[in-house]
Amino acid sequence: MIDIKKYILDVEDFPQQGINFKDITPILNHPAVFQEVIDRMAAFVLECQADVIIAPEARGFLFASAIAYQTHKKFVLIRKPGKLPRATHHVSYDLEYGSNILEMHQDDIQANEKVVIIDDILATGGTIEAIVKLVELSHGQVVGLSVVGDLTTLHSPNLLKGLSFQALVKY
Ligand SMILES: O=P(O)(O)OC[C@H]1O[C@H](OP(=O)(O)OP(=O)(O)O)[C@H](O)[C@@H]1O
Ligand SMILES: Nc1ncnc2[nH]cnc12
Repeated sequence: MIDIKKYILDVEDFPQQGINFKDITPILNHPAVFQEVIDRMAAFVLECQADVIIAPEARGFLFASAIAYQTHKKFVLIRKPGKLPRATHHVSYDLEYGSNILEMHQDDIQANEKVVIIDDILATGGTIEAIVKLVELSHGQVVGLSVVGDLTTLHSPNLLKGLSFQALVKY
């Protein structure tokens, strides 16, 4: 098994003073590493028996679209404001270095569909909480969360209550 941590670089004081940024781009620069990451995350999605994969822009898309292709699952986009063309649900949230709004098309998830969230980094969990709210507005059910890297000290363990969870690398 590849040591994926070696392909996530620490960048101090980016994008703001005091933030230790986890740069996942080396994973993408190494095809065998990217392939292993996608294979492991895809296996988790299948175990969850999810109907839908959902991911936030931009870095979440890098992983989620490859996983959706591999697993033959429906893929739903979570975007920053003003990017989705049809009627959206929207939720405000805070993340490790700022705050924003996330949007999802209102009709992209049907009631009772089982959803797995995919992202690159879990930090404070603000992004994940916002996505859970968006899915609930469409009466879907978040059953799992898979991330490449988990900054375990930055979020409450309660965030993961009731969810199947996969993190390929823990800090
Ligand atoms: O757990 P949190 O504190 O919410 O932070 C995690 C989120 O922050 C990053 O996204 P960002 O909003 O920086 O967007 P990007 O992928 O477009 O760089 C990362 O890709 C996660 O989605
Ligand atoms: N420290 C961090 N590194 C990379 N992405 C992040 N998103 C939120 N916090 C982050």
